[in-house]
Amino acid sequence: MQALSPPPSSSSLSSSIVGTSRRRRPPTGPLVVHCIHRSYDSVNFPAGVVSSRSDWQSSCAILSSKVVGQEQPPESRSGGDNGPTAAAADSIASVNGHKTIDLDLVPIDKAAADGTATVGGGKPLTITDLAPAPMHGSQLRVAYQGVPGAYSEAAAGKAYPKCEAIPCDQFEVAFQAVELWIADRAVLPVENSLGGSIHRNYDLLLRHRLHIVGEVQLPVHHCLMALPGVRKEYITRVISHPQALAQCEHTLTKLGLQAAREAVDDTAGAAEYIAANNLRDTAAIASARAAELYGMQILADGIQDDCGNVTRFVMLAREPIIPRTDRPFKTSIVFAHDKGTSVLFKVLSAFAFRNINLTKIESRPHRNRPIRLVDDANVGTAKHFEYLFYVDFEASMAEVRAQNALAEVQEFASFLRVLGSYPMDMTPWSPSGGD
Ligand SMILES: O=C(O)C(=O)C[C@]1(C(=O)O)C=C[C@@H](O)C=C1
Repeated sequence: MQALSPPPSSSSLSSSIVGTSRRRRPPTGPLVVHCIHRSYDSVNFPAGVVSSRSDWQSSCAILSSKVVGQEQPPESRSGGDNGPTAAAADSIASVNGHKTIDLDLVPIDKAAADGTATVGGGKPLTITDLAPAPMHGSQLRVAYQGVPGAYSEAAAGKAYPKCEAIPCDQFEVAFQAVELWIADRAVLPVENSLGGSIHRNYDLLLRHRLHIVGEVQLPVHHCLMALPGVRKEYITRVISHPQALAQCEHTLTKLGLQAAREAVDDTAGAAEYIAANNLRDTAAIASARAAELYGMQILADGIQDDCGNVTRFVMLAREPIIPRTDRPFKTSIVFAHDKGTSVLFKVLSAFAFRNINLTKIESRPHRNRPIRLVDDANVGTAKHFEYLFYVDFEASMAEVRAQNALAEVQEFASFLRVLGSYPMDMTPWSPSGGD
């Protein structure tokens, strides 16, 4: 992939430009924030089955409290919410039972497609829109990064079929939309089967205080598209989200396109940008729905390098859900260790001894303490990089074996946070139809 830079923008691709053209949402009600006063002292993880919402929430708070002091000043935390709203309660049911097999796309109205609607419509939220949240109805509101037609919007529709999807111009804004009660959930892509992890989103998970309450795995079927009448030979650049470009790299080469690749914020935004600027030398990689919404013609269908092209999204909420044992659950944690990678195997053996499968391990720089110096008078100073480890494992925090494993991890860890314990996406396999 060549050096990627966003195209000069006069449309909603760039957050600053979007910000100037957006209408602010009028506040119609007070911002409700319940402060939770937590102790920041070290507290032991409780042994035994977590039996109630309050037990589980306090377990999360206890584990979180170890990290708060190190990762974030307490005053910068979001207010938190003590009790679920009616919408949150509704959505617990829908997360726990997300049985949707077909992608149930979120309908958007014409105004949204035209880009004239605001919240819930076509234009993404920007940081300047984040005024205190008005009260809203019982429909679940799900914030995602991108514009209508983005895969994240489809993921929101798969997780919460009747939701109102709220486009945001940045992931950070989607998080804040939930923290400020503008949205009830945020949907966040974390990894793709071809492109790998979306590292920045792991960092955001730690920086914010939201809980993972569900996951969806979305088959991603990419199309190459251009304005009607434009032929492949005229294309000098292909623009899309960097993940989408990476997922189609080999196919683009096979198609014989002599085109530079350029990264933009989201796939559907790429299509919208071409349409808005009448670019006849540029193609986008995006969904068929994006082609339809922005009047693009599909030049090639199913251009992902492998039909097993799946992106995993997590859903985030202000409150954790109560973990259960009556269906497969996954738990996501993040921890750091004083001795870094050298004792990682000991930490991970806490899961192995209990036959708990790990489905994912990711390391990220420990930005608060990036280097550990190990001095040896004879040979000098070793400089080890410090990491945070993100682990997903297949067990519910309602299971004693998972609680015991975490109690053991905590003994080794300098901090440990449970990001969430949530139902696994068990949707039957349906490949995305590439070659
Ligand atoms: O740009 C989009 O449409 C997105 O929803 C983002 C995103 C990603 O971040 O990976 C989601 C799914 C695909 O893997 C490509 C892009």
